[in-house]
Amino acid sequence: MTTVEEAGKLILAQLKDYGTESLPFEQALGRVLAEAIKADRDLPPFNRVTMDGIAINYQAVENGILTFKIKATQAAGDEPVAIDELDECIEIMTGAVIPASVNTVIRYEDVAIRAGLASIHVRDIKHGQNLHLQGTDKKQGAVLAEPGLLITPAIISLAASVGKTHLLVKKLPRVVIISSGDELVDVHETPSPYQIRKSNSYTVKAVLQQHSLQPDIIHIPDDPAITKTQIQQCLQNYDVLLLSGGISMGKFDYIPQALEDLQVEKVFHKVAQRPGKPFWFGRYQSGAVVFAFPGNPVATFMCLHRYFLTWLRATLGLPEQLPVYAVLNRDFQFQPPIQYFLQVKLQSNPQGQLMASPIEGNGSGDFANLADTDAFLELPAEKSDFKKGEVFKVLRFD
Ligand SMILES: Nc1nc2c(c(=O)[nH]1)N[C@H]1C(S)=C(S)[C@@H](COP(=O)(O)OP(=O)(O)OC[C@H]3O[C@@H](n4cnc5c(N)ncnc54)[C@H](O)[C@@H]3O)O[C@H]1N2
Ligand code: MOO
Ligand SMILES: [Mg+2]
Repeated sequence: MTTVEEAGKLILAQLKDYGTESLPFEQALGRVLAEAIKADRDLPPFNRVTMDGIAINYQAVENGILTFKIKATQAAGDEPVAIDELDECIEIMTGAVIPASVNTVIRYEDVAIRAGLASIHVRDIKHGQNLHLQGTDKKQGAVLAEPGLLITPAIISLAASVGKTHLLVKKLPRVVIISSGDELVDVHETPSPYQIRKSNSYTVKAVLQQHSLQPDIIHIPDDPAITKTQIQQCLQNYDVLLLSGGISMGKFDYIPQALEDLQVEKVFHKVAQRPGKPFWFGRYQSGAVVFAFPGNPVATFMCLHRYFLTWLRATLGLPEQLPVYAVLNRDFQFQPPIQYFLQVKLQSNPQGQLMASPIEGNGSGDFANLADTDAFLELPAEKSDFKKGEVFKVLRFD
C-alpha cells in the first residue's frame, strides 16, 4: 500500500501553473504575489519628525540658547516653514517634514511653553534627535516585496504606501466539492431517522475559503450513471475535484469505477494511514487533479489538510511550511503498521514546549470532537508504542 510519504510525493508531482491575474489591492489578501512591489520614492520620502514638540537648530544649544521664540506651527502634511534666527523655533508635529533651517526636535514633555516662548528644561539634547531620515528604510526603486510571497496585511500596507492600486497575483485553480450518498440530506432539511445531513462539503468549503478559494458544491446520488455524467462535467469545468465519500468497498461506492471509466489516471488508491485509508488520487488528461477523500468526516478533514493544502501551496509556488513538533502528553498505543494521525489539543508549557494531549474519540466518524481538536500528531507507521515525552510532527489546521 502507498505510504503517507509516497502519497505526498506523488501528489506534489502533479503541479500546474494557473497563470496570473490583476486584482484591486484590497482584494488581494491571502493570494500569492506575482510581481515585485517596489518603492516609488524613498522610504521615508522626506526627513520626517518622530515626536510632537519644537524644532530648533542645534547650533543654538551649542551657543547656550535654551529659550526660543515660537515662529510658527507646522502640522504633518504642511509645507516646511523656516526660522530666520537661532533663537527661533517651530512647533512641529509627528510626521511633518523637518524644515532645512532646523535639525533637532525636542518633545513637548521636555519644554515649557508660555507667552509665545518655548524653554527647554532638559540637558541631554543630541544633534538630529527625533528624526527619521529620508531613505533610511528603503531607497526609491528598492524591492519591498518579492514575487511569490503570500499577501498578508503587511503586504497590503506596502502596496497602499507605494500607490499600487492593483496587484498581479497567481490565479487560483477552479475547485468543485462533490459529496455523494443517498443517506445525505441538505442542511435545511430534516433527516429521517436513518439519514444524516451533509456536513463534509461545508467543512471542505470553509477550509478552502480560509485559503481564498471559492469552490462550487455539488451532490451526487448513489447512481452509477449519474455519478459518471456528473463527474465528467466537473472534469471539463474545473481544475480540481475534491470528492468525499463513495470510494471504499461498499456496494454503493461508485466513485473509483466512474473515475476509471472516465479515464482519470489513478495515481494511487489507499494509503497506509488512519484515518483516510481509502483515499484515491488521480489525474485527468486535461491536467485536472482528483482528490477523492474517504467519506468519514475526520478522514476527509485530515486528508484535506495533509494532502490538498500541501498541493495547493506548492502549485501556487509557496514554500513548504516549516515543520512544527510537539511533545506527546501521555502514553498512546496504536498497533496496525500504518501511520496514525492522532487528534490532539495543543498547549505551550512554561518551558516553551508545545504539549499535545490526545483527544478521546470514536474513530473517523466522530466529527463532534473535531471542535476540540487543534491538530493531528503524526505517529509513524514503524512504531506501535508511543511514550509520554516523545516528540512527533504536528499537522496543524492553519
Ligand atoms: N469493508 C470495508 N469497509 C470500509 C473500509 C474498508 O477498508 N473496508 N474502510 C472504512 C473507512 S476507513 C472509511 S473512511 C470509509 C470510507 O467510506 P467511503 O469513502 O466509501 O464513504 P461513504 O461510504 O460514502 O461514507 C462513509 C461515512 O461517511 C459519511 N459521509 C459521507 N459523505 C458525507 C458528507 N458529505 N457529510 C457527512 N457525512 C458523510 C457517510 O454517511 C458514512 O457514514 O469506509 C469504511 N468502510
Ligand atoms: O480510515 Mo477511515 O478514514 O478510518 O474512517
Ligand atoms: Mg463507503
